[in-house]
Amino acid sequence: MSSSAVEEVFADKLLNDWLSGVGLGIEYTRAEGNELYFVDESGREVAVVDYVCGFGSLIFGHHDREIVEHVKSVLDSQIPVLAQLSRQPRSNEVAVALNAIMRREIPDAEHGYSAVFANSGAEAVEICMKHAELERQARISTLVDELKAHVQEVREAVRSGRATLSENRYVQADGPADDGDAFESLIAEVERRNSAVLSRGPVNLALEHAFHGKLVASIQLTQNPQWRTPFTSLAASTRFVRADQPEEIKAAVEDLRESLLDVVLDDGAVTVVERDFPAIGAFFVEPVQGANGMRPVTAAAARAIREVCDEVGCPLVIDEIHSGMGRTGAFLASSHMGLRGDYYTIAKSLGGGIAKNSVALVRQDRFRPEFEVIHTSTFAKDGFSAAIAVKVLEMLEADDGRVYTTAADLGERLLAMLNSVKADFPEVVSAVNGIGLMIGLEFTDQTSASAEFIRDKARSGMLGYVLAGYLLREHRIRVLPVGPAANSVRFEPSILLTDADIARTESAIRDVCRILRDQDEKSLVQ
Ligand SMILES: Cc1ncc(COP(=O)(O)O)c(C/N=C/c2cc(O)cc(-c3ccccn3)n2)c1O
Repeated sequence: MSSSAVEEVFADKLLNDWLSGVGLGIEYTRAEGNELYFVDESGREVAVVDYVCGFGSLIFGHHDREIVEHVKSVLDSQIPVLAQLSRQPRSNEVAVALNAIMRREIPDAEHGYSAVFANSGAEAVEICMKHAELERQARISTLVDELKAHVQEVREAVRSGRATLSENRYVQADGPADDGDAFESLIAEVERRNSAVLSRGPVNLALEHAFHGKLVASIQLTQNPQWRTPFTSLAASTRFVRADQPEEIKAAVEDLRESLLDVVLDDGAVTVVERDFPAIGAFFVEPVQGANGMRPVTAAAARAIREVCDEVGCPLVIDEIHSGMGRTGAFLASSHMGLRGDYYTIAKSLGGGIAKNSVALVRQDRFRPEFEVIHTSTFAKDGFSAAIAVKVLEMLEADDGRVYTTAADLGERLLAMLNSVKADFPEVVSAVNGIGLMIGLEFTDQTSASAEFIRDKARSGMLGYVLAGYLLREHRIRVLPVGPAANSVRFEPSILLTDADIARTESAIRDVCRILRDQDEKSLVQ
């Protein structure tokens, strides 16, 4: 039944009205390769070149034949799809394949990565948040045990007269005269202050314009205020820092620094010293920022971020959910800039365009094995998704990495075309960014445009969607804006994109640039 035959609407009412308002209210009826299809008023099937591709989830395109045939054979063989708490060797098969690829892309990597599977990207991000907290709690527990042992040692020294207690800022000057009582008063104050620090949760670090998902905890790592701020009371907070400002990152870490008070003996005198407390949970980084115009992190920023994590001792989580799986011309986009992670997240194309699948990879020497039991999800590690993941990873690595080369080559051609448009329309196109098949084009600010329709759409943050509606209507090309910067369009096609598609896209983008240059608002009104 097509949606037009449904009388009552219980889903997407607001969304569908909004989509129609910007010219994106299309019901696609078929998908194949790099194209989506809909049926027009005359009953004709119309092809649309798809540059959204599931927000970068379709490196092999829609319904890749090899994947579909594999899926059919898997289902015909009646593999156990849901057999939780039994031996599921295919999960380890996926993990083995992922580790082999990572060893190839991170040549001097000294460690393997333990895999924890989930159903969505945000879930993989939240697995990393939870595992980082296990690590942090273990560090805190070790520190607290040390402090307790020190208190006991000093207490015995005070009682045996081997230690003296000088006046200090933690005990009132007119406090108890007796050293023993004064010591206990000191300990009480130290423990009061320490318990205040111990009661606080972690603060995470992320880059400005970060996008790491929209679940309760991961939304706090996604900077877009409209999506994040209604829920700040529900989860750990994030300090957002600018990737290209290493000093700012160091200053943020310094500002977040916390310490616990430790009581020690210094040449027979009871002394209170500060001990670093692990206040930071983890540093989350997308190698290519999807919601920041597809801007890659620079190699210099990668080094600074790695240094900070090494100094703080917190895990560096490299979020490859959008940039991974070959999209940028390598399995890991982070391999381009030499960004080395302690944890990684992978999703989107891992499902082959058919299933939902994601995985969090934790460096084995940091992995806490109990996590396998304390974190579970009904559909995670299901046999169907795992069978597809094995196939997709095989396809990515086949023919000496032909897919990566294709993505890199196609991306260069697409980037060159868009940069040629930018060169010819400098007053309309402000930036073209990205690597491989993860590209964003930004239009110049139109909030002061002379044409009222264009000005109003820009001011309401809808211009990118209106331009996408125009490209769909007039050129049968599907794009969408990139993140909150709505005066932009994303290009994240499959490796099936053709030179003819690129040529057609050039003509379409030049048409849009002409409209903006000439403020030809009439063309944009549906
Ligand atoms: C780096 C990164 N980390 C975690 C996630 C979350 O993955 P899930 O969506 O699978 O939970 C994503 C998934 N990205 C989704 C995305 C990325 C994007 O740039 C825009 C939109 C989007 C989707 C719908 C409407 C508007 N915007 N969605 C990601 O790109």
